[in-house]
Amino acid sequence: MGTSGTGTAIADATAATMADVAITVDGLTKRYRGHTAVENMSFTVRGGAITGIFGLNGAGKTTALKVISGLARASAGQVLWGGHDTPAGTRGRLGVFIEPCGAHPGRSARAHLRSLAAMAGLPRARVAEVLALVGLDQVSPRRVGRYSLGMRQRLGLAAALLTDPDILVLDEPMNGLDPRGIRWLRTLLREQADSGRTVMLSSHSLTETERLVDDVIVIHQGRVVHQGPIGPMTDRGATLEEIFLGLTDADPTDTDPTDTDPTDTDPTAAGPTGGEDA
Ligand SMILES: Nc1ncnc2c1ncn2[C@@H]1O[C@H](COP(=O)(O)OP(=O)(O)OP(=O)(O)O)[C@@H](O)[C@H]1O
Repeated sequence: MGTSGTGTAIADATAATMADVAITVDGLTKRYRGHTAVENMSFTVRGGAITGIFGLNGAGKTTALKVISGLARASAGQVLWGGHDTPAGTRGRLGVFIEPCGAHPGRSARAHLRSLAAMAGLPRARVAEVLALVGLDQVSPRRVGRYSLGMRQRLGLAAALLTDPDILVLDEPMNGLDPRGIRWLRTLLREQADSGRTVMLSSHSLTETERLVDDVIVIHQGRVVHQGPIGPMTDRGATLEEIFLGLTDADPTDTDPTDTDPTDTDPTAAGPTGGEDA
């Protein structure tokens, strides 16, 4: 490192900050035939961390995750992937679980994953690996139609993990899992983050996710009402559930009542305008 390095130091710091940010959501808006599901949403997702996105029914979680994953088009705003403005170069790095597993009920889990692996150019051995990873190896020849909800969740996770992605986007991954399954998933996702991968998930299970997430985004009526690390939120003795209920009881255009984090979304930051209704 040079000694005249104010500029270099700033450049290094900027590079480090950019490297830490896996996903940047900037002014994201999604309209469905005039109904605004997500409005001018801005936040960042740290690489190598687990970020939880929370909101009441209809708050816009799934819509936001769909746009972030490239499964739906934004009406306005943009999503940056590690600084890049299209997901094209990073698609192989992205594992998504949003819809219920998507497998035909008459097919076996193994056959379903083998066809996904073939489409992704992956060897069959990878299917065996992910089946073991999600605990479905013993039941993989069974038809998916005979799977329990928890087993279908595990299959959806297996599909998301197939490409060994750097970024996982998971909508309600704990749904249908029993307490042992939830503990298993927490361990799996923590291992993913500890190995440098980025995890973004939505959940209504605030008690279960409080012990899992590093960062929290709370959305209410399509808007971000809080974002920041979980530590300063719960260190004051309140539970995530209590904080969440307080945040989602208010008019979303009000100032964030927890207002302690300088990285909080700037409500004045306008995203690009225009776009089309879906
Ligand atoms: N394809 C669609 N067409 C029209 N409206 C939609 C569509 N998808 C979602 N919406 C609407 O957008 C809003 C946000 O829905 P979204 O599914 O994103 O919420 P959510 O936070 O995931 O809810 P939940 O917790 O109930 O799953 C809702 O009012 C919903 O009715």
